Amino acid sequence: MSDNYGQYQQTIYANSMYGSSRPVVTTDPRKLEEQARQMMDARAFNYIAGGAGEKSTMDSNRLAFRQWKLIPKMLRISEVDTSVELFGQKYPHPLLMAPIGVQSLAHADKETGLAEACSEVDVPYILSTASGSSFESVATSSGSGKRWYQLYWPRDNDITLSLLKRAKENGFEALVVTLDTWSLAWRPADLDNGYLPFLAGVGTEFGLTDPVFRAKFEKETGTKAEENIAESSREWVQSIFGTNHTWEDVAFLRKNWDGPLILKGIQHVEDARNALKYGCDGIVVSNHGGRQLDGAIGSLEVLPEIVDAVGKDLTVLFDSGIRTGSDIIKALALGAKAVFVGRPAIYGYAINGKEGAKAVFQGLLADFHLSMLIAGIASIGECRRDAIRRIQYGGDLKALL
Ligand SMILES: Cc1cc2nc3c(=O)[nH]c(=O)nc-3n(C[C@H](O)[C@H](O)[C@H](O)COP(=O)(O)O)c2cc1C
Ligand SMILES: O=C(O)C(=O)c1ccccc1
Repeated sequence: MSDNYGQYQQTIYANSMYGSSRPVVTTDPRKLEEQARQMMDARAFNYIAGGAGEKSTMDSNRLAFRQWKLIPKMLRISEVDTSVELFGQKYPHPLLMAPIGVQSLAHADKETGLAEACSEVDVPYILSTASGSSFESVATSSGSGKRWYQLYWPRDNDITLSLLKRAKENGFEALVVTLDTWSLAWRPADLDNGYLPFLAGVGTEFGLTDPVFRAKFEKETGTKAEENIAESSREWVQSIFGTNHTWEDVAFLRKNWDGPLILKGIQHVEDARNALKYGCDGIVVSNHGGRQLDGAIGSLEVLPEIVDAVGKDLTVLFDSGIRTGSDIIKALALGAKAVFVGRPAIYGYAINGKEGAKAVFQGLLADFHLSMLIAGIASIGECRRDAIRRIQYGGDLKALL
């Protein structure tokens, strides 16, 4: 399937017209969230769909995409090559699953189910530290699929080293260190619902399976982590959030991780330069899907200046607001080498489990493939700034959403 996205829409039409099966998961990116909402527990849905403050940064993410327009070219190509090289490895398309914690909120198969879905559609899976499945089980379900690991960076270096060791041993090839969520933002929907998954013991099993954390906990309290889940979960959360690392500490990660080291949550050119200075291989230009700093600039807005500053030396990746094939082209044209998609995949997973998540990836990849064809862009290398133009709209920008 992965290399046959040109045919994917034909399959959908044929299944509907000659068979009787319509797509279970809507193919319309604007209807996906609502379809998921109808099927989900309200608090879990609000946690996933929610953002910080007034959600103004979520709006800014989408508005930024709306203000860039593609300029198609005709009579040029008949096929596209969507493959891309990242950190010396070839990937079939420039799309990865964003690291998302607490996937049990979407489906009972948790991270292992989504990792399996990703592997089946050749989308690399990035495992979050805020997971309810261990490295070991995700590695098994991901199988020969590509997988990276996202670190919420513990205060304690011994725990960090243990996580890095387990990531390496289990075939997680690249390390994504998320910097923008060291403290959780003001999230009104969850505050009003009185709902934080971690406090309900969701998404902490990952830490509770860590041998170094377990030994420390046992020494401090005289009880095993699993004998006192409430206390050990609280301890784990405190050990990975509210941390006070500095740029100098990045040297510790560099010294102890020999694969690609990528910092996630970069929005400022100065930070992009720091990532280079402290020996990283890549960055993810991201504002956490508008879940952290409300009022922050749209992630796509800062992409060009960051690419101009460090794009020759660092692999610049992008997320926050990717919803369509054209969005992927726009981010690549502005210099990203690949993008992550977050909420849409989780909505598909909530609607129809593994098959639902696969349908979202397949739809997005088919849309990307078709949009490349119709735009006359033959390869990722041809996604350049001359393929797009910024439009200055007057009036009420919100009308564009
Ligand atoms: C429910 C939820 C949980 C998330 N958990 C994490 C996480 O554990 N680690 C992380 O680096 N980013 C996390 N993110 C942020 C995503 O990796 C990504 O930056 C964001 O979802 C991209 O925006 P999009 O949802 O608009 O595609 C989370 C996002 C959501 C929606
Ligand atoms: O909700 C998030 O955005 C996030 O990054 C997170 C943080 C802690 C637990 C689960 C997800």
